[in-house]
Order: sequence, then C-alpha cells, then structure tokens
Amino acid sequence: MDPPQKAQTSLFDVYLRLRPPQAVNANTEKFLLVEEPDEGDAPTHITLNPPNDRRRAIEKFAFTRVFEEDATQLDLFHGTKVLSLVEGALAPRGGDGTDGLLATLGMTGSGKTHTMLGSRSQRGLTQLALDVVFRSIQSSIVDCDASPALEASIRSSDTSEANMHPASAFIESMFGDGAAPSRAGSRATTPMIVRPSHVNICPQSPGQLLRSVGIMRLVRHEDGLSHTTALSQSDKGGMPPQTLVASPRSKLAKFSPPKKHYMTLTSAAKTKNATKTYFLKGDHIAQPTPRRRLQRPSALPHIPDISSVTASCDPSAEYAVVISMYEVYNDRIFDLLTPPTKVNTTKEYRRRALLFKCTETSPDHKVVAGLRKIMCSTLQEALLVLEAGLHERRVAGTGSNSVSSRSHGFFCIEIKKRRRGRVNGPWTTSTLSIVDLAGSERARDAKTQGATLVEGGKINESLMYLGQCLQMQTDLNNNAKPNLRLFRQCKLTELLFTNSFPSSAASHSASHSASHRRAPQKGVMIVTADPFGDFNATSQILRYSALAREVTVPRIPSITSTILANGNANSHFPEPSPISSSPPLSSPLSQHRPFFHPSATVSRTFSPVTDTERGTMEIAALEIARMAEMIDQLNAELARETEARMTAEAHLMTMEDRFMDFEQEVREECYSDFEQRLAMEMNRWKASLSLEQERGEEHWDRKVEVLARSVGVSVTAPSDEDDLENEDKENVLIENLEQENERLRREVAILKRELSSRTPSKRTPLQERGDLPSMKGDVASLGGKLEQLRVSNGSPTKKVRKLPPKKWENLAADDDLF
Ligand SMILES: Nc1ncnc2c1ncn2[C@@H]1O[C@H](COP(=O)(O)OP(=O)(O)OP(=O)(O)O)[C@@H](O)[C@H]1O
Repeated sequence: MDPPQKAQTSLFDVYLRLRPPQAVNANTEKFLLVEEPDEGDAPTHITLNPPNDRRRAIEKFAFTRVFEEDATQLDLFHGTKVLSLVEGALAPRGGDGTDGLLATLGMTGSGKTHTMLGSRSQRGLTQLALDVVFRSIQSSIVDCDASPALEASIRSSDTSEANMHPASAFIESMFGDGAAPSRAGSRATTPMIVRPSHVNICPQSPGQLLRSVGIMRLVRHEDGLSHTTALSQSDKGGMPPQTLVASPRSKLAKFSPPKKHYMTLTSAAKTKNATKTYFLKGDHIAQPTPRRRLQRPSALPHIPDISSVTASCDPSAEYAVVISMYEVYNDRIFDLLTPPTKVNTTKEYRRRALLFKCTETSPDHKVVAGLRKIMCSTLQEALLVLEAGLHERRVAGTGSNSVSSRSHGFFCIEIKKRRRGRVNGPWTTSTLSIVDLAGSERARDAKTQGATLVEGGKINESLMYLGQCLQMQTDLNNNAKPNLRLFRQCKLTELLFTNSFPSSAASHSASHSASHRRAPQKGVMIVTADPFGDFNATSQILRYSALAREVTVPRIPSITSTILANGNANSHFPEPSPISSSPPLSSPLSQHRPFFHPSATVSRTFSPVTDTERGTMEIAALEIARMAEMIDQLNAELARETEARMTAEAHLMTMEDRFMDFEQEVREECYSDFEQRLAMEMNRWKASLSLEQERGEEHWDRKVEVLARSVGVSVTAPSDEDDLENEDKENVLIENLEQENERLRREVAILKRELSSRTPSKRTPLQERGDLPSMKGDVASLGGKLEQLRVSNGSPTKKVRKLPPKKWENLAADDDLF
C-alpha cells in the first residue's frame, strides 16, 4: 500500500499516535505494528493483527503520518502541522483567515487529553498553539484594557450574542488569590460571575486539605463504592492521588491506599483537576457545583520550548485574541466559562444549555450563541482562562481511565484582525478550535453504570455519527456531493463539520455581506491508539478514521462478511481467498476497498458494498455490541431487582404470618382472661345468691315459727337464750290476738244485730256467706295462707308475679360448661 496522497477535498489530515504501553498490559500481545517506512520518510502505515484469532482479516491502515510510542509532544506539534493551522488563522498574506480544527479521536485512555493538554513536565498542543499565536502577534496585539472604545469595537464584532469580558476581570473573579495582574485592580469584578460565599466540600477540615493538595478535582468512580479521587494540582512531590470517602454531604474524610495515577503527574491534572462534587455510583445525573475561587497555579510547564517557532502574521494588521470554551455533554452544549447558576425552585446549581444556531448578526452562519468570551492580551492570561474552563469540564473515574473525559471539550481561539491604524475599522474573525473528544468505551471494560453508563452511550453514539462523517471523506475523494444531512445527526458532528464546506460557510463578521464566502476550515485529526488495548474497539476506530485500508482475508469468512452477506440477499460473495496480500493501493481514492474481492474463478453476481455503507455497518455493529452489553447489564440489574423484590415479598409474607400468629395469641389470651373473670363473677354471684336464699329461708322460718307459736304450735324448740325474748314476743302476739278477737267479736255482734233486723227471706246463715269465718276455721285458714306464702317465697301482702328467666339463670344453666 503506497503512502496516501492528499485528496483535493478532504475533511481532515489524519494522524495516528500510539501511546506507550501501560503496566497493566505487560502480558498482553501487541496487535498493532508500524510498518517500516522508506528511508528518510516518516511512517504512515500500520498493520493490525488480530490476536489469537486466525479467522479474522489482517488489516493495513494508512494515515497522513504515524507517531510511534516514543513520539514527544514537540514531534506531534511539528509533525501535525499545527503551525500551518495557526498561520491559516493569522492570514499573513492579508485577507480573511482560515478556520482551523484540531481534534483528537480514540478509545478511552488512549491519550487524547494527554496529547492536547500535555503532562506536568510537558505542554500539550493547546498550550503550544497558544504560545505560538501570542509570540507571533506580540507586536500587533491590541490591549483591550487600554481603551474602552477598543473593547467595545471588539465586542460589537461578535456575531454570536456572546458576553465578552477582558481577561483581567475574569481572572480576578476566578482566581481569588490576590495575585492577579496589576491592572486587574482597576476594573470591577465581572458582575455576571456568581460567587457563592464558600462551597464547603470538606466539612472536616477543608482548609487544611485543600491547602495541602492545591486545587483538587474530585472524580467519580464507578466501582459501586462511594469514593472520589482527589487529584492534586500542586502535587510537586509526586504525591499520589488520594481517594476520599464521600458521604452524602461530600466528606473528604478518609484516605484510601494510594493509587498511582498518571494524571496526577501531568499538567492535564491542572486542566482536568477541579473541585467537582460528583457523587458516585451512577445512579444520578451529575450536577454542576457552584464555582468557588480557584487557586492560581504556581507554575506552568514551559517544555517543550518553542521560543524559536513563530508563525507569520500580517504586518499591516492588528490582532485581538478572544477565548471561549464549551463542552458537548449528552448532546447538549454547555459554556465552560460561565459558572452554574442556582435554580430558585430546586436550589440546584445548573448550567444553561446553549444553542448552535444562526443569529441576527449571523443569519447564514451557525454559531454557539450566548457564550462567555474572554479577551486575552497575553499567553499567561489565555492559560489561566484555559485553567478556569477545564475546571468545569466533566470527568469521571471509569474502569478504563481513572480520569475519563465525559464530554467533548472545545477550546476556541478566535483571532480577530483588522487593518492597523483604522480605529473604527471592522474586525474579521477566524477561529482555531481545539477539540478533545471523549473516548469511545465499552461498558464492560469501563465498568460504568447509571449516569456514567448513559454518558458512555451518548459518547459512543456521537462518535458513531462522527465515524459516518469521516467515512464520507471517501465519497468526497470520489468528488461526490457531501451528504450534509449526516452532519446534523448530533451536536458534535454539527459543530465539527458545519464550517468544513465552502457552501455552508459565510463570514463571521456582521460587517461582511452574506454573499461573502470564506475558505473551508482546515482540519487535523489525531487518532490515538493503544497497541496493547482493546483490539475490536481500536480496529473499529481505525477503520473509519484511516485515510486508506487494505484487507487480507483468511479462508474462513469473518463475522462482518456474514453480516454483509445477509444484508445483501441478492448478492453473493465469493469464497474468500486464502491468506495473501492484496495488491498495494495506490491512492486514497482506490485505497478503500471492499473486504472481499471477487474471485476470477467464481462467476456470481456481486453488488459491491461501498466503503461508506460498510463503515456504517461496522459502526452499527459496534453500537449493537455496546447496546448488547448495556442490555446484559440491565438484565443483570433487573435480575438483582427481581431477586430483591422476591426477598422483600417473602419477608412480607413471613411478617404477615407472624402478625397473624401474634393476633391469634392475643385473642386467645384475651379469651382465657375473659373466661376466668366470667367464672369468678359467676362464682361470686352463686355464692351471694345462695346466701340470699339462706337468709330468706331463715327469715321465713322465723316468721312461720312466730306464727305457729302464736297459734300454739311449736315448730322448733326454743333455746334457753331466746326464751326471754320469745316470751316477750309471745306476750305481744297474744295481746294482739286478743285485741283482734275482741274486734272480731264486736264485729260479729254487729253483724248479728244487722241480721236480726233483716227480713227472714233475706237471712243467710253467716257460715254460708263466707265473709264471716268462724273463729275456729279462722286460725286454720290463716295458717294455710302463711304456709302458702312461705312456699312461694313472696310477701303475703304483695302480689306474686311470674318473672322471665334472668340472664344469669341461663348462664347458670350453662355453668356446667365452665
Ligand atoms: N503518549 C503518552 N505518553 C505518556 N502518557 C500517556 C500518553 N498517552 C496517554 N498517557 C497517559 O495515559 C492516561 C490516560 O490518558 P488520557 O487521559 O489522555 O486518555 P484519554 O484518551 O483522554 O481518555 P478519555 O477519553 O477517557 O478522557 C493518562 O495518565 C495519560 O497521562
């Protein structure tokens, strides 16, 4: 395969950077080999050997250039022609500058952030590009602080509804250490910056800890444990990162065993390092925290030194540099330089998502509207703005990278230019965008869950769309019309490619007419790969990003061929050829070949699948694999939840049983208690009843006795003690009876007289009338009556009434039961 030639219309120059091996991969087979270049040339091709799998094809990929494991940041800077991007933006030969795009793409942990933002000892491409920009225009740069009119004119040249601020005010408000540049004091603090009094992330001894580690960044971990890793920014002594237990109120309390992490030693730490209170276990969506004052970094790396490197600039022009930063998180755009604001209703700190749209002053050119932009006059200011922005960038600890970017980060250097000396002259703008993409990841390896798993899905999805757009590069090489619809599939591709074509580009400046067309942006893509990492994921990325590919197929058809064969019901793929090298590809146009070449001996119809379709299918396959992993995880989670529910239900049933038993016990206890009390009451009642009966009987016995005595019948022999008393009573009775006798005699006499006075016919003997008893029968009938009364227990004077049976009588009837 020949080295690729540059196509006429190309979205990107694509470079490959291989990262050095990691200790964890010590026993892993290297699957990615760099092909020896011709003498004096830089390598451009790599071979991908599937590890331990003879059925898979051996693939060769061609890039603009390949940087091997030992390549330095300076090698990258020079080799990827960052300088030409800077020069394009500065437009040294007059006229408008050209927009530039420098982006990294790769698996998570493959070194994208390292390449863009460097290490503790070495600067990344972002810092190097800024260095070159400021050094190149140092004699032509305007000082915005010097003249409000100048500041106003720069502000008015913006077409994106931005909030523009001078760097001095912004830095003073962000880094509250009093060491701001001297001129900062002359300006009021930017009113838009919300400064909560203090964000206490460490209730125990925040001051001590924060002072000891400098600016820290708390990184979510996905191991299911509630802990964060605090990365030190001023970690000069190689102090290891500290894993801190985070209580629901973010206690930075307990230090776990030190875990060496590369980022702690890098200046990417200072970029990625920020105090973020992401709380753990991906069961929530991470919320931004209120911004607190940052500590100004004590020292920034100066290596590699590029003081000898300058880009040419337009000597007849004056320049201004405006910096903005934003991230694409879950397909939404968030400003990194505007602090989150508190939502009154929920009391949460939130960042407002911004729109990528046409504005009033930019009707035919889409811009990210409403960003905060900072006018910088020096490299130092620009670096501090970068620091502040990266503080807000979302990161999380995953199984693949302990400081993994969870968003696509955009760092934009707007270079404004106007003719020197024209005080009211219009500014033109060209933008150099440096993009640190989030890495594609496999949920299984990254061990993500919850919110981080969702983030990973969104990242992969956007990278899949990006892959489709990169595949289009082949179509462009074939002079096909670009399919602009592809770019609008997600925010990331929209932002990356909208300015890539002359047809979609117009002037940034309001002063330019709508018909003014500008050159398409220049794009540089650095693909990072780990030769010992995940073979499948790396090969997927290389397939859609490489400029050319050559495949040598084995006898056994690959899975892809099966998919392709199934997807083309009417197409018949020929038998794959035995392992052999395909003929070398001569140019990028011809280098993208179908996987299988029709064999001369087999005459079947074959409708070749285009590279774009194949790429799309491969990307789809990657996405299917990711979704399958996600489904597996969700299934596992579902199984766990089901088990938990069943346990809970079993517990509930046990509790119900126990409750019923308990109720039964209580009921039985109450019943026996009641029975006891009832039995007691019954006994009491029976006792009192029998007592009463006895008393009644005694009473009547006495009465009968007295009566009998009065008629001369002795019922019972009186005792000696009662003799006197009885004698008295008898005397009284006798007296009474005598009186009664007397009365009766008188009555008899009266009746006799009455009788004698009546006519003989009307006379009835007294015995016959019955109302005059004879003296003899009188006593006998009285004794009979008394006997009657005694037997019926009733009073002789009262009427005897038949009463219904009482309840207690019934109970008494049931008494046998007790
Ligand atoms: N070329 C390199 N030289 C030295 N260290 C490297 C290199 N590339 C990567 N690393 C180290 O590997 C680790 C992961 O790198 P980095 O954070 O840049 O990965 P990434 O691609 O940005 O991952 P993500 O997409 O998850 O953010 C870091 O500790 C980084 O310093």
